[in-house]
Amino acid sequence: MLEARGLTKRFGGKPAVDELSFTVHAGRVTGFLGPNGAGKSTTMRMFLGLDRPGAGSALVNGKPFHQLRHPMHEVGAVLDAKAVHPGRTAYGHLLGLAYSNGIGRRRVAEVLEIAGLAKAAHKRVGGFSLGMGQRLGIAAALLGDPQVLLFDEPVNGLDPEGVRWIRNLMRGLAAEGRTVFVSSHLMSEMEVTADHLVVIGRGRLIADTAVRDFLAGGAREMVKVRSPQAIQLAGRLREAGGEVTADDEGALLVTGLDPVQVSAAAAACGAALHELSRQRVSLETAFMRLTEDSVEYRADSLPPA
Ligand SMILES: Nc1ncnc2c1ncn2[C@@H]1O[C@H](COP(=O)(O)OP(=O)(O)OP(=O)(O)O)[C@@H](O)[C@H]1O
Repeated sequence: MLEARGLTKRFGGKPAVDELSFTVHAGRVTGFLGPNGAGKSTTMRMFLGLDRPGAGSALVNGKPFHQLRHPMHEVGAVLDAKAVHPGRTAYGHLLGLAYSNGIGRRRVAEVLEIAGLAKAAHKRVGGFSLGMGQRLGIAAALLGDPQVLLFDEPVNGLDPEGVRWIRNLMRGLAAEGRTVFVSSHLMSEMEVTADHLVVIGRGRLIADTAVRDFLAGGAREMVKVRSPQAIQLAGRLREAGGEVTADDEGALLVTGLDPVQVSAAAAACGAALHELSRQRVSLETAFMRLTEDSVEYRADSLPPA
C-alpha cells in the first residue's frame, strides 16, 4: 500500500506537489494521471526516498522509504530505464544488484525469464533497444519480489507489442495481490490498463476514483451533432440547459441533454442536422473535462459551416 498524506514539495518556492493525499491499494492497477509538469514524477520520487517532502508524508506499507528494513523486498520501481552502465550485460547488472541486496542468483534467472530477457541475458546493455532497456528496468524492480511496484511512464516510446506486454505484466502483478502504481499522460492506455485512477493537476488532487466511475461521470449524455446552423443550434442547446463544446471539425459536443432533447432543440430553431449520435466518452475526454482543458464553445470559435 502507498499513502500520500498532505504531501508537499516546492522547488524554488513554486509548489510541484501541493498537499496531496491519496491511498494506493493492493490488488489493482492504479493509474496516476496528470498533464506534463503536474507533479507525478516528483510524487513517485518522494515515495522512493529520492526527494524529501517539504511537508506531509509519502508512506510505503505505512513507513517512509528510509525506515523500510529491506527496501528492495518491499518496493520496486521503474523510473529511468537508461540508468545502467552500457558495458554491462543484463545478467551482470542484475547479479550486482542481487548480491548487494542479499538476493541469490536463482532469482536473477527468474526475473530475466519474467521480463522476457533470458535470451539476451549475456548481451551488453549498451546494444539494447528501448524496449529491452525497459524490460531490464522491470527485471531489476522485480528482483526483490516486492509487494509494491511503481512505474513512471513505462510505455513511453515502446512499440505496440511492448505496450501490450507491459500492460499484461502490470495486470498480472495486481492480480497476484500487489500494489501497482503507474503514471501516464496516455489516457487511452489507462483506460485499458488501470482499475483505479488518481488524477492530479498542478500538484493538487483532482480525482481519486474507479476508472468505471470516472468514465460514467464524464459520459453523461454526450451527444455529437453536426449542423450548417451550428451557431444558432448551440445557442438553443444552451438555453435548453445543455453544455456545448465544439470539436476540431466544428461538430457540437453536447452534455446534459439526450439525443431526443437535442433534436427537439434543432427542430425548434429550424437547424438542419447532418449528424446526431450518442458518443462513448473516452477517458481522455473525461480527463480533459475534469481538468477543464477543453475549450468552452464560443460562437466566434466555430469554423464556417
Ligand atoms: N529538481 C527539480 N528542480 C526544479 N524544479 C523541478 C524539479 N523537479 C521537478 N520540478 C518541477 O516540478 C513540477 C512537477 O514536475 P514533475 O516532473 O514531477 O511532473 P510530471 O507530472 O512528472 O511531468 P512529466 O509528465 O512532464 O514528467 C514541474 O514544474 C517541474 O518543472
